[in-house]
Amino acid sequence: MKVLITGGAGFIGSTVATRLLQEGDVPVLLDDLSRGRAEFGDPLGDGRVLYRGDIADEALVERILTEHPDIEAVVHCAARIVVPESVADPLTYYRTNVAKPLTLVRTLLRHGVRRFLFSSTAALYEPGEDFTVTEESAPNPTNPYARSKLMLEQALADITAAEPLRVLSLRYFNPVGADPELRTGLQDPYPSHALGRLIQAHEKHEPYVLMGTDWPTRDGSTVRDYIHVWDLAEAHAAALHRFDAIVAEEGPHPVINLGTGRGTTVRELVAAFDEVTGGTLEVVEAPRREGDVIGCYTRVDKAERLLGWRAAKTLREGIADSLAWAAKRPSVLGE
Ligand SMILES: NC(=O)c1ccc[n+]([C@@H]2O[C@H](COP(=O)([O-])OP(=O)(O)OC[C@H]3O[C@@H](n4cnc5c(N)ncnc54)[C@H](O)[C@@H]3O)[C@@H](O)[C@H]2O)c1
Ligand SMILES: O=c1ccn([C@@H]2O[C@H](COP(=O)(O)OP(=O)(O)O[C@H]3O[C@H](CO)[C@@H](O)[C@H](O)[C@H]3O)[C@@H](O)[C@H]2O)c(=O)[nH]1
Repeated sequence: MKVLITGGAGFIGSTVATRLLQEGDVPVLLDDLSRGRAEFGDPLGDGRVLYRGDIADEALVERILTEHPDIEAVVHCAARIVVPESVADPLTYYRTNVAKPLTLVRTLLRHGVRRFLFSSTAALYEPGEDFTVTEESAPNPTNPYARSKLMLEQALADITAAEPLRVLSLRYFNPVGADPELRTGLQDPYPSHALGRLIQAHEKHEPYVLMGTDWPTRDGSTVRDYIHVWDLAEAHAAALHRFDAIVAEEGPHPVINLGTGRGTTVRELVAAFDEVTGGTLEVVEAPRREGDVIGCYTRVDKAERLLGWRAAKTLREGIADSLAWAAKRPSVLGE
């Protein structure tokens, strides 16, 4: 299957491309390189093709679809993804994450492309009492980034009712790790998320700042569902290959959570990190991060039933692959 991946030069899109190539599919990438890296495109030399440009550039998307008339599906990863940035600049977030994808969808419909996989987020959930969520849990996004993702899901659902478009919204939990062969990974050397900060503390021999120790959880720190990005990419391959069967069974806009089904607290993440490195990070306790949430993990029944997939890699593998990528990243990105 030939698949257009928007945001295909970013962390998740590039990993999905690699996984699809491994499964015999052909990825065509579209990325404006605002955050993505050209090194995650054609230089990998494995057959992926990168077009540089904006998803809302109708002439460019028309050209891609004309040059690749056999594109059968789109994986839509392109977005702005940083929560605090979305609070400071909501206009850019709603334009990039809602308005531009709608222009893209219009162009796709004109060309008869009807299968659309949407990278949505677990950040839109309000967790239940026991921290678990299902696809039926009530959304309650608390920042412009998460709201923009929910808005696009809702717009796409409306569009599927009126047009031949079919959409699978995949709500990702917290991706960690890298392509195990280290061709791609996170572009940012020191991302602000929990594992990024752990790696930074480890490399710089600095203490790790644990933000929030008074949450009503088993150890006072927040809970997340950390999923290896290679497992996440495998779920995309399964979703593409089963797409028609899934919409035949579920309707034109199914939603599927992609997580491991396991909740991990920040303290547990630190302990797993120490196990992998064989060291003991110094931890400094600090107040809650502004706007933080207690967090959740997902039930995996629906993903298992519809995709025939479940996450296989452990958190320790995710941590080890993130560390290995952090060491290799500068040489891959020519820095
Ligand atoms: N990483 C996470 O923690 C996480 C969690 C849940 C959901 N997601 C979703 O997964 C998707 C991919 O995230 P990621 O972590 O790979 O982020 P990323 O920033 O690495 O990738 C996004 C890519 O989109 C590109 N892009 C942005 N605007 C564009 C535009 N207008 N036209 C063309 N390309 C554009 C960027 O250059 C970048 O390469 C996003 O939609 C994000 O919301 C990510
Ligand atoms: O140095 C740090 C960094 C984080 N945390 C805590 O670790 C937890 C997890 O934080 P993080 O890794 O940033 O995960 P999320 O808060 O779930 O946010 C990430 O995951 C979301 C959904 O998966 C994305 O939407 C966000 O953009 C991305 O930052 C939070 O309680 C943080 O307060 C610390 O204690 N110290």
